[in-house]
Amino acid sequence: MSMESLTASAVPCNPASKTMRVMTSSSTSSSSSAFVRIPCSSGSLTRLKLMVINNTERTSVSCSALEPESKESSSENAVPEVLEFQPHSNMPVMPPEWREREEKRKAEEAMRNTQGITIRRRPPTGPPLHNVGPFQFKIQSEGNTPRNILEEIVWHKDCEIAQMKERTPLTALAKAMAGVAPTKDFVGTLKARAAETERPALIAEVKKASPSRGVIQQNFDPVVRIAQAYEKGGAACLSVLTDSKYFQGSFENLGLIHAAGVQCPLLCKEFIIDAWQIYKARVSGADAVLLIAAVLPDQDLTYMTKIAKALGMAALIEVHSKREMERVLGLSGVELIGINNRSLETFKVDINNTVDLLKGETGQTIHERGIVVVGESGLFTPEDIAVVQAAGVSAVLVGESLVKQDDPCAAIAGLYGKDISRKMNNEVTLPVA
Ligand SMILES: O=P(O)(O)OC[C@@H](O)[C@@H](O)c1c[nH]c2ccccc12
Repeated sequence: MSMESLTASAVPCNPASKTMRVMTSSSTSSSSSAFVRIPCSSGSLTRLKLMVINNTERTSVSCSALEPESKESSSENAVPEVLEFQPHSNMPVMPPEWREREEKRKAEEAMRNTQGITIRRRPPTGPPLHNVGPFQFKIQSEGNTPRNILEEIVWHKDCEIAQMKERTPLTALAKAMAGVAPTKDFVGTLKARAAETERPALIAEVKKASPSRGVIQQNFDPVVRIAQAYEKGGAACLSVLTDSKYFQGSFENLGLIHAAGVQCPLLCKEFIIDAWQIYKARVSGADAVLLIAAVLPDQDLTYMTKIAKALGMAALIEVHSKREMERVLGLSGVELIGINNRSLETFKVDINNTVDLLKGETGQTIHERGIVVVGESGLFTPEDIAVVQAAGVSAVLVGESLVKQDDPCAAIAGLYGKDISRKMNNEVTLPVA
């Protein structure tokens, strides 16, 4: 077995690491692994698994951090794969561009923290790559591992948007805008339907799957079986999930529903972190977009609401906690707030979240300002609808309980405990935005 020594550069996410010499076994073969040990800042050792993936000129090495070594396992005998590790004193410097980016990211992170936003945005280029001689590798650390599903989705979205922008730049979207029909009044429709039915207006969601529930409906035909059935059943508006990786949705579904001539205004249900997505939503036929307060700082919420309005769309700003509700009420131009009963971080669902967040002064302020509130998630029965209606919502957003049933149209009557469909001779004329 040949032995080859490699020199690693500094590992910025581990301040204690220095240039190190790592000896790996059979590093000339195309796939081999070795364990190396590097000291943590605390002085204890962290064991890393180093995987040589391909031994060409740009060989990459994946490197995953194992738990810090316990006293028992730190003996050479317990970890025979550890071959050699030697820190040297000549620590290479972090490249200046990376340091600049890192500083910017830290400043943004600090600003988010002051607003209580726990969801971190990944630096635009992702976590640093480390070089070990001809090898490049990433070390998993607290800083580059998502802490919950929402953070994972948002980080993935960042990469996805970069690719989508490359295929369709903003200029192309702006051009395509000329060919799309005028938007419909999302908020006006909710108000009108709530007044008509004396029940919260329904935003019915076209949702095939979710990270918490897996696939909800195998027989998923977004246009005919679902969207058109929802409209027939009396939905005021529709929500169409466009995230593909976690919800198996698509912008194509949104476009198809729009093109099929569905009259209900459409909400583009997406994890928006970049203004490009708002343009994409509009071009795909959306009349409203979702902005999540747990993800977007105040500045972004305000800026993106303005963009949505400038494009003729409404912005549904989603909150989950009291803190987020307070932040959103501190912004101007807010017309539509969604209270999510499901935590996107833990998946815990509690319909009393809507009740709690509308209690007292908050509910009063919302009422006085004429803001339309939507109760979101976990609504299954007429009793659930009654609970959130009594709390003060004028609309509800429902996915799972409708989409999982074979007849989504009949499911609406079941959910409301009454027929809320528009009558046949009652021609639908929707307000135009
Ligand atoms: O399927 P439910 O429990 O009826 O929930 C619908 C809707 O509220 C939920 O899909 C949702 C609310 N906010 C979101 C944000 C992103 C993705 C999905 C959501």
